[in-house]
Amino acid sequence: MEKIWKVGAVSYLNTKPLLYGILRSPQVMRRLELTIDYPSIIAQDLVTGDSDMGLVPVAIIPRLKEHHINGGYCIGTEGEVASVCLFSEVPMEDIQTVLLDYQSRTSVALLKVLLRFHWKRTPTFVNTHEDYRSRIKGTTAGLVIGDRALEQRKISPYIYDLGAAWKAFTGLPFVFAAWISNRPLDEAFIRIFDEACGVGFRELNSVLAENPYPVYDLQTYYTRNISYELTPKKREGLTLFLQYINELQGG
Ligand SMILES: C=C(O[C@@H]1C=C(C(=O)O)C=C[C@H]1O)C(=O)O
Repeated sequence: MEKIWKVGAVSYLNTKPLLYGILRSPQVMRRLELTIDYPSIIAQDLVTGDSDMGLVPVAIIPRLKEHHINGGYCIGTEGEVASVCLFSEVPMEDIQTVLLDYQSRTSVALLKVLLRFHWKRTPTFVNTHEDYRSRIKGTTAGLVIGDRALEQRKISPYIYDLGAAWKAFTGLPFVFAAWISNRPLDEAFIRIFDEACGVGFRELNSVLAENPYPVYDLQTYYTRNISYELTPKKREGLTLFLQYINELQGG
């Protein structure tokens, strides 16, 4: 009997090209039980063992007893990511308070790293639990990720792109999320899963046709903002980011 793996994927538009081929592959679909939700939930399931693998925020790697990064795809960027930004009505030097996105794990940690080591600012952080975007006002800025960030671009006058800031700070690309498992999955499954992840990029026009989105040009988003290939340089960026997280925690 082949094992059925519990897999979690992110519900945002950035994951559609990866899911396109997975959802169309009967071979892959019969080997998995798929959950689709926002990143902090996908992360929680992997940490508690309620899932075996997820497209999880890389910031939770230190919380896993065991972790394996699977396949050749990730949610990353080589610079401007567009959908992970600090949004504000005032410029960086006047920001007093920052609302943190409850749906995120990686970007919250990335923002803290950049504020401390790159921008050298010490605002007060406030956690959120539900929609908080209407509270981005005056000297209170907000970190927003995913599709809601693409919407927020039309609202906030000051937009600090965290992918671009990481590139300016380190010269490296960045990985937000990767297919991470908390146990080794069988190689045959990972092979067909990884192949399925690649299909959407060869059929990008179909992915675009399936996801009409007047708010932001998804062709640009999928080809110039998000960078999906897990390259050696991205792994370098990931290793450095995990070192900074450790430093933040006084490790
Ligand atoms: C680029 C993005 O990457 C996401 C950011 C994540 C995080 O901050 O924890 C997790 C998963 C990714 O989907 C985005 O969603 O905008």
